[in-house]
Amino acid sequence: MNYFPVMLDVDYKKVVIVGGGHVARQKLQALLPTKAQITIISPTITDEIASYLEQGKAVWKKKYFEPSDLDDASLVFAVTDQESVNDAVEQATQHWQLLSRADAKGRVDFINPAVVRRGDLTLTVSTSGAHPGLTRKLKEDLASQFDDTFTDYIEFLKKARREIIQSVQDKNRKRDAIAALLDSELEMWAREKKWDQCDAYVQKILSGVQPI
Ligand SMILES: C[C@@]1(CC(=O)O)C2=NC(=C\c3[nH]c(c(CCC(=O)O)c3CC(=O)O)Cc3[nH]c(c(CC(=O)O)c3CCC(=O)O)/C=C3\N/C(=C\2)[C@@H](CCC(=O)O)[C@]3(C)CC(=O)O)/[C@H]1CCC(=O)O
Ligand SMILES: NC(=O)c1ccc[n+]([C@@H]2O[C@H](COP(=O)([O-])OP(=O)(O)OC[C@H]3O[C@@H](n4cnc5c(N)ncnc54)[C@H](O)[C@@H]3O)[C@@H](O)[C@H]2O)c1
Repeated sequence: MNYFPVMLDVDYKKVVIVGGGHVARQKLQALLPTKAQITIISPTITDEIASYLEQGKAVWKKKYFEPSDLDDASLVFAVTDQESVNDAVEQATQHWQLLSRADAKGRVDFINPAVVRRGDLTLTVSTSGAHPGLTRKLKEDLASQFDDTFTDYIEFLKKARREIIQSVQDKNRKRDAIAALLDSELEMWAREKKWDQCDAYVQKILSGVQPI
């Protein structure tokens, strides 16, 4: 299956998770970095979901699923352990609402990749459903390859690129200056938080001097 990968902005959109088990917890955790308005529909929830509710991360409706639970939802997760309930969720999902079924049956508008976040750097993995266990393994490989130092690095690159865009008018110089930010020594300095060296490098780029 050739899925089309996108990065969705779900801030302030209503997201409904039907089911309150371990898979619901996984989907909830994946949504936490966003500002989605999350509602969980389920007669039971796990302790971990309960602790997220206490922190105000989602709203829980303690009940069995009914079609009206999906009103105004942009994204719908059918993640109960009952195929018939997931079928009922699918039936109730309007054509304009995007549906994900954890049992990978019936209508599948999207599947969920594994995600590694390092600030603005988002690494995702999917096997298109072929083997989710491999997806998880590759996620762990990526997480160790791209450690936490990438959070600072991407933040530095973002600011430096903005600075160049604002202060360099000439198109070619701007392109070259932005490309120069990908220097491997600069990457090392940023990941080691050697900000003085990083800033000096950017200033040299901005003044039109070859940095090294
Ligand atoms: C990435 C991740 C994100 C997330 O869950 O949000 C995710 N599955 C994860 C882990 C995982 N899932 C399962 C195992 C046990 C090993 C195994 O069975 O293989 C493990 C491994 C583990 O937990 O270690 C069981 C499983 N998963 C699906 C089925 C149904 C089926 O295949 O028929 C069954 C059998 C259920 C049963 O036996 O009844 C289906 C889907 N799981 C997907 C996503 C979508 C495709 C992902 C892809 O492209 O590869 C898809 C299609 C739909 C969806 O849920 O979006 C998350 C990574 C965790 C992380 O980030 O660490
Ligand atoms: N995508 C994945 O990563 C993945 C991984 C494992 C399992 N699965 C699939 O997801 C399903 C759920 O797995 P789980 O481990 O979360 O199961 P679980 O048993 O931990 O949780 C199921 C949840 O569904 C709720 N539920 C049952 N009937 C309901 C109803 N009528 N309305 C609302 N909620 C209802 C239960 O109260 C419970 O909270 C599995 O059956 C399997 O098909 C997917």
